[in-house]
Amino acid sequence: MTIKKLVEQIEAKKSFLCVGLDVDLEKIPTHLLEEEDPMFAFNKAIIDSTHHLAVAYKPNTAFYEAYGLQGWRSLERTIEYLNERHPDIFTIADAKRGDIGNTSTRYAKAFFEDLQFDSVTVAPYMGKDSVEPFLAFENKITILLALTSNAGAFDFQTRSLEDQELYKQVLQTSLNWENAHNLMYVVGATKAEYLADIRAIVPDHFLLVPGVGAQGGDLEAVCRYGLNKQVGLLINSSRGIIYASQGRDFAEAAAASALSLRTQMQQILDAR
Ligand SMILES: O=c1ccn([C@@H]2O[C@H](COP(=O)(O)O)[C@@H](O)[C@H]2O)c(=O)[nH]1
Repeated sequence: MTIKKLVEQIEAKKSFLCVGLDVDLEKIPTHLLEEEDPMFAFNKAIIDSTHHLAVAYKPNTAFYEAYGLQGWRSLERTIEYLNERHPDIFTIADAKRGDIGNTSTRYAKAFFEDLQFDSVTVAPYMGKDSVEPFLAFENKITILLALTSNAGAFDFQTRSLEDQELYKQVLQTSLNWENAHNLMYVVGATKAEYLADIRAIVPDHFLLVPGVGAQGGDLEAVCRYGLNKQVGLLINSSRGIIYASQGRDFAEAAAASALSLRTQMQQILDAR
């Protein structure tokens, strides 16, 4: 999917919501455990009840890898379902990959060609030659971890190296890499106070922003400096939506939680 199509979706739905599909068999309603593929059954119900409110879905691959081959099959079914039913929706494999060049190429093939995701999250730590193999895929997006939502982000990312914080160097340096137009960046919603500085370096790129809901990030604070002229934000909520209820009404509760975020987004966009 192209960025242009993503922007069209955002305008049509007045939403920049990304629903995180972090499925945990210990948290899903017990009646679903009787299904042949409980993880897929759960995801399908969530997608069916929220697709009109969201422009993106983000399965975090850890939640599938934890269940071995069966989990990977559930991930495969989920992305196939999204691509067949909702080809206009942007898909993110939150896998946080990155390795030496030839290995990165294999990761990129796994997520872009085999699974047919629109994007994958990548760690910048190994540098240019570990990220460019992902960027070489045209119309596929590489989402680079810039300033993450967790407390450990302060261990390295905000530390200065040669008088500039590491996350700023990641942003600035990556703009010089080949096919930098295929980049987005992860910035945690819990780091909203950094967004003015971030936008000064990457005014036009999309930011994937996890951390609203369960991690306490504030949507309005993120939008204050995070929005750009084409919106430029994908706000992710995982647990806050998919586990809004752990009972039989989980899909309806997920829709209500997604609607509440979408309504706030609509108000913010209308007030611009
Ligand atoms: O900085 C980051 C990068 C990735 N994540 C991931 O996003 C979701 C957030 O889930 P919630 O339940 O909405 O807290 C999850 O998959 C994380 O691994 C992040 O939180 N922060």
